[in-house]
Amino acid sequence: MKGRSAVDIAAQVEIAKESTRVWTATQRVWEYKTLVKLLPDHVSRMAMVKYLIQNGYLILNKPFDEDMDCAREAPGTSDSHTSTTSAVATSPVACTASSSPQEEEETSSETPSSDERTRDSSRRSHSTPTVREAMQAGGMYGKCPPESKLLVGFKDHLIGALQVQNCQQEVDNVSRFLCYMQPEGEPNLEFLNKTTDTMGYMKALIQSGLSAATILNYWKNIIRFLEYVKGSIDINVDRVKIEKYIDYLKTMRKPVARTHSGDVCSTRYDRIVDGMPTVHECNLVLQTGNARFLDIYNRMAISKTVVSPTDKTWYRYYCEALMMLRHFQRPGAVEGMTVKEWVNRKLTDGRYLIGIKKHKTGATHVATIALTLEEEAWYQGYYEFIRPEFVRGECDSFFLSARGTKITSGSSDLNRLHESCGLKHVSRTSGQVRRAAETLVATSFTEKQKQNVAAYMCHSDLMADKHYRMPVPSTIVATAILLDTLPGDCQPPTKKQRVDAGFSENRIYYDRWRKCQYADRQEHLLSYYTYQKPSCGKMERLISKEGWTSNCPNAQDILDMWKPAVKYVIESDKHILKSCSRQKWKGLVIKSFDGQKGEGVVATTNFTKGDIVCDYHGKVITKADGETMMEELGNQACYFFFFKAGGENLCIDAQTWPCQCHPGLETFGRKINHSSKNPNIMPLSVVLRLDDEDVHTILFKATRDIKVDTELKFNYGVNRKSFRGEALDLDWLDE
Ligand SMILES: C[S@@+](CC[C@H](N)C(=O)[O-])C[C@H]1O[C@@H](n2cnc3c(N)ncnc32)[C@H](O)[C@@H]1O
Repeated sequence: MKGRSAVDIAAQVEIAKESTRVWTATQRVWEYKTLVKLLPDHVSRMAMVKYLIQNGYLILNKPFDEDMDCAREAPGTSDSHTSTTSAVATSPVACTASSSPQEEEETSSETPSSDERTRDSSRRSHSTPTVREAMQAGGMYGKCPPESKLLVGFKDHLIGALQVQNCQQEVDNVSRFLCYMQPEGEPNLEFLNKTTDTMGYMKALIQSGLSAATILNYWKNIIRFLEYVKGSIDINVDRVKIEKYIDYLKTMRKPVARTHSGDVCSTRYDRIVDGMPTVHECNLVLQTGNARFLDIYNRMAISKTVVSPTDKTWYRYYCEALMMLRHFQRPGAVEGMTVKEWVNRKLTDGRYLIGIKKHKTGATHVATIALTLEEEAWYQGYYEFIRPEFVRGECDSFFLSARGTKITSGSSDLNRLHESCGLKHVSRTSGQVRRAAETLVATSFTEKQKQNVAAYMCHSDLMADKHYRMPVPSTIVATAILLDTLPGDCQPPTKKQRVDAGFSENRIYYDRWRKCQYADRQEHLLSYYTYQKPSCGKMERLISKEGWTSNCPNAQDILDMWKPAVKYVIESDKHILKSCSRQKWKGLVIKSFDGQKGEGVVATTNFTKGDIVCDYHGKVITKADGETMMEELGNQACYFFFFKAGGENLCIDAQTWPCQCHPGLETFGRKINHSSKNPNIMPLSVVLRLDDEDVHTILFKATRDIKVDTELKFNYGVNRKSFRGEALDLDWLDE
């Protein structure tokens, strides 16, 4: 401007000011989408966004601030990735944010490694917030809309064709991949042409700090998705191209697989160097807590004295720990065991065998434990004296929390047990004892024995494929006995320990049996007098009629125990009406017995004399119709209840099962067995208003107090001479 006039200079200054105003107003503002187009590589784009912001630029619709923080925290990432292919970006608009990958990872049933140890450590590393944030920043956090055709089809394929019920994690992983490759619109298969971007995706996963195991899992899911696409007749795609792409993915994952093997090796190395706890060390808590455990058992089950709530919960922890540390079960099996499974335990070759269907592992077989007779008595102690006090609703789990719900974490309970035994610093997990046992098994057992151990420990399907054969009960018991030989101090207590803990030498089972017999005899005598208290003389005569020579109850004791039956106004009792209408009765379970007896009904809670226990559910028909149906059945077991009500001869047909009103539900009444000598319930005929209808109903009322684990029985009212002598061969009618 040298030599120009002052007016010219002033005019130029005005032009420059205006230009700056326009530039500031328009050129300092960037739309994030434009950056996505110009810089498809996520990490580079984030670095650019950071740079622009630092220099005073405005970026509209940029990702969340926390993502930007992550980009700032990831040094050296801006120049590590470049891509020259078509736009791939993550738009927060097109993708739905998922829950944290860590949470989902924990529910995943699919993992790339059969090695549980690696899996655990990968989850831990995955759970750090930095990983999650880095995934967000790297654009791997978004997901495609779940209703997308490709995703819906893939999910149906997993559930329908491959029978993977728990597949949401896998679908989500694929969804994240598709969203990364194509952030906007309905996902399609365009990514098959974008191998460079695919490489970018792998790099971004690595940059996020995910473990090699987790990255391999992503890759496995994507390959399975592509295989679904390749085989789908509804999707029009070049199948050769898919195959090439899959080959490319497989090549790309090789270095990650190598890293993964390295991770596994270094974990194993650490274990060798640092030492692995032995079975004995893992069992330390059982040894330390043994005296207290036996003391509680003794007070509760033998002396029948009061036990504090704290002791009761502690006793439960110990029982859970026995399953994990002595029987090498996963916490999932402890959490999943039900009352039905407990009452259906079978005595096989001197051990009690329990099968657990729900054990939270991917394995398809039943978890089994074979308890020694002593352990069975301990568990029965829990079941009989502790569990009933915690029962609130209809929860059928064997181990109940103080709130009456299913226990949520066997591992936490194990930690608490360690803590209460002063062993917090050497707290051991179920995984550690399993590993310690496996290591010993590997060195000292035969191949066949190893297979049986794999089955006993309920390995994942991956391991089970290698080792599992459907075990027969005697093999399970033999395996449990074999596992007892592993070094470790968790053997049943010695005679001295038992005596020190208050048990009488070796007579524990005999004493227990005699106590049960005495209690049964008392109950039996009481059941003769439901409403009226008898005189002492009457009771003495009744006792002498029984002809018992020893363990004979005292008449006065029985009279002291007598109490009148609870009186209900049954017809207006909401609980009874609801239970009849829904066919949901609390405190009962169906148990299968040995021999011809078949199934029966057993109490899982204590009932008081006079309680209504359940009904005999079925369709009310006439006596004549019932008899005709019965004749047609010949010698088969019948499920009819004949009765008289209001001058009518009626019958409840429970033969036609399941009933129309409760399809798929097993009802209790029809499963109750007969006893003429020792019944504990009796039928009552009432008319109840059920679902706006008056219905003739048979209810069963307790004729005496019924303890947990007692079978319900009523007198069928027939004997061997009934039916014109046709029942002469039915021995069970004499019972
Ligand atoms: C109404 S069903 C009872 C449920 C039956 N146990 C089941 O498994 O379905 C009657 C049949 O059970 C069997 N049963 C009933 N009481 C029994 C007893 N005390 N001992 C052995 N079997 C009995 C007889 O076979 C009878 O025909």
